[in-house]
Amino acid sequence: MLERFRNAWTKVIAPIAAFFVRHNISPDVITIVGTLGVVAGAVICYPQGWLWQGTVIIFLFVFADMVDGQMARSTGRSSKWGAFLDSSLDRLGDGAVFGGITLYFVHGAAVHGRDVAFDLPTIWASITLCALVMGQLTSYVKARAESLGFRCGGGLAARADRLLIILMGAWLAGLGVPYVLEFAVTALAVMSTVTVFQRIFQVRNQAREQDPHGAGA
Ligand SMILES: CCCCCCCC/C=C\CCCCCCCC(=O)OC[C@H](COP(=O)(O)OP(=O)(O)OC[C@H]1O[C@@H](n2ccc(N)nc2=O)[C@H](O)[C@@H]1O)OC(=O)CCCCCCC/C=C\CCCCCCCC
Ligand SMILES: O=P([O-])([O-])O[C@@H]1[C@@H](O)[C@H](O)[C@@H](O)[C@H](O)[C@@H]1O
Ligand SMILES: [Mg+2]
Ligand SMILES: [Mg+2]
Repeated sequence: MLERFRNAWTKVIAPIAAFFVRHNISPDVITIVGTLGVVAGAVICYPQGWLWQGTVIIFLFVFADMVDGQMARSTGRSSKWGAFLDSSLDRLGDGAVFGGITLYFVHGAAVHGRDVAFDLPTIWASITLCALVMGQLTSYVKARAESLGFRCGGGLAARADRLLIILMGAWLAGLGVPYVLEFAVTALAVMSTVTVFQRIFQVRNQAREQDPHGAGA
C-alpha cells in the first residue's frame, strides 16, 4: 500500500541522504545505526510499558532504512552486499519491535496498570507473535522466490505497511487510546497471513507457466 508513496518520500529523504554523503558516511553505517536505534527503542522501552516513548525513538531511526538506499543510489554505490545487509537487518528490527510488544502484553501493561482487552495478556502476546512470524514469512517468501528466479512482492501488507500499523498502534496506546494496540496486532496477524498467500500464489502461477506438470497440480 505505502510502496506507491516511495517516490514522494524520496524527495523528503534526499536532503538527509545528501547530508550524510557529504560527510563521507557510508550507507552501511546508516543501515547498522538505524537498526541499532530501532532495536534499542523496542527492547528497552516496550517491555517496560513505555509505549509512546519507544515509538518516538523507533520513529527517529526507522527512516534510516529509506535513507541508506537513497544514499547508495545517489552515489552509484548500490551493491549486492548492501541489499543483503539491509534486508537481513530489517528482520532484526522487525523482530525487536514485535518481540518488544509481546513482552509489553505479558509484563509492561501490568506495570503501568493498563487494561489489556478482555484481561487476556497471553492471548494478545500470542497474536503478536503470530503477526511477527507471518510478517517474517512474508519477507522470506519473497526472498526465497527471488533466489529461485521468480518475481514476487507487494500484497496487502509489505514491510512499510506493517511498520506504519504497529507503530501507530503502539504510539496511540501509549497516549491512552484503549485497545488500539490489540486491534493493530490482530489486523497485522490477519493481513500478513493474507500477504503470505498472495505471494505464494504469485510464485505458484509463474511456476505453473514454466512447468505445467510440476507446480502443485
Ligand atoms: C515526533 C515523533 C512522532 C512519533 C509518532 C509515531 C507514530 C508512528 C507513525 C508512523 C511511523 C511510520 C513508519 C513507517 C515507515 C517505514 C518506512 C520505511 O523505512 O520502510 C522501509 C522501506 C525501505 O525499504 P528498502 O530498505 O527495501 O529500500 P531502500 O530504499 O533502502 O533500497 C534498498 C536497496 O538499496 C541498496 N542499499 C541499501 C543499503 C545499503 N547499506 N547499501 C545498499 O546498496 C541496495 O540496492 C538495496 O537493495 O521503504 C519503503 O518501502 C518505501 C515506501 C515507504 C513509504 C513511507 C511512507 C511513510 C508513511 C507515513 C509516515 C507517516 C508519518 C506520520 C507521522 C504522524 C506523526 C503524528
Ligand atoms: O518483503 P517485504 O517485507 O514486504 O518488504 C521488504 C522488501 O521489499 C525489501 O526488498 C527488503 O529489503 C525488506 O527487508 C523488506 O522485506
Ligand atoms: Mg533500506
Ligand atoms: Mg530495508
